[in-house]
Amino acid sequence: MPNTAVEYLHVVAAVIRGNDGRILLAQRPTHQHQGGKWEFPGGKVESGETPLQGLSRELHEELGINVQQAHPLIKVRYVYPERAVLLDVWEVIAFSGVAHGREGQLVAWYTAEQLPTLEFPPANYPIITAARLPERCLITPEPHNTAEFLHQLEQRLHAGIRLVVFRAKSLAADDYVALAREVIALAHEFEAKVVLNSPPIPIAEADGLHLTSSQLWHTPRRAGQWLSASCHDGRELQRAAEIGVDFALLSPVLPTLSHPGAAHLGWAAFAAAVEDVNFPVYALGGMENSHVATARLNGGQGIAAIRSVWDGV
Ligand SMILES: Nc1nc2c([nH]c(=O)n2[C@@H]2O[C@H](COP(=O)(O)OP(=O)(O)OP(=O)(O)O)[C@@H](O)[C@H]2O)c(=O)[nH]1
Ligand SMILES: [Mg+2]
Repeated sequence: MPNTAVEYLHVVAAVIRGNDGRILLAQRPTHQHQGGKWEFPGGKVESGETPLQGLSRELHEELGINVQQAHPLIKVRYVYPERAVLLDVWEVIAFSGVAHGREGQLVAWYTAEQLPTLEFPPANYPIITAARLPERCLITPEPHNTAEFLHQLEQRLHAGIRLVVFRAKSLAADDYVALAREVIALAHEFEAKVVLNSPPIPIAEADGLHLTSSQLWHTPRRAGQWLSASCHDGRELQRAAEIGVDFALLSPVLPTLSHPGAAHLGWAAFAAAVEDVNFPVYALGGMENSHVATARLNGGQGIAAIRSVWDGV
């Protein structure tokens, strides 16, 4: 939860994507705060500027590029001993000009998967996660027929799905493990990630472990893999923050076909809950592909869905 007694310096920074999907980083000059480390280019918002105006100015000053298309990616609050920063991070998907270090700083393009190997300021960990995560997350429907399930999954991967929560409550433990291994192998052919919802045993090849909201209260962290969680309100999101999840799904944001009359959060409550945590959050519940932009405008990483992502890509 943001510390309201602290005054956060508003900093805008950019995950700049080139045509090949790589990300442009700059090295902070040694005399600066957190000098020598890699950064997402950007700087302090000046008074009277909107965040996007500040970002456009900073990227022109530092890199000589003009922002043409950008959208919010994540906000991270971090308290350094000497200052507190609100890192307001945008994804820049179109720009003009050739990026170069106009202030003498080293700049370089890296793939998202290379980012965890580089040294960044300590505030940047959630930004790296957000940069590695796609805007849509597929939660698998119950697998009734294994061959058909894998065929459907392959089609979704061909259509661009890069994050899968494998959930199969109806399977016995052995069957879950066997199918999970096939799901992971298939997804990895597409460089997609698989997080496992309630695996009966740890599976080393998985990319992460996904906790149900009740598991939030007693499950320890598994080193080396992502930890994600399903949350239903701000309190559960706070708990997920306490145990150090890498990302979360927050639901139900909109009414769902499966629970038509049930209470839902709505976008305003989604945005308020997301504002209070420092990790990527997907909107879940009643999501269609067309909601990606709305989710992002409300501070989310994107959307998570079973039906619309499985049936509708
Ligand atoms: N631009 C940028 N700043 C970051 C990142 N991570 C991070 O903790 N910061 C912190 O955000 C603060 C402001 O960034 P900045 O030094 O780029 O600000 P600026 O461009 O206006 O620089 P200036 O003060 O030299 O004019 C610094 O304390 C810096 O350490 C990051 O990835 N990118
Ligand atoms: Mg700067």
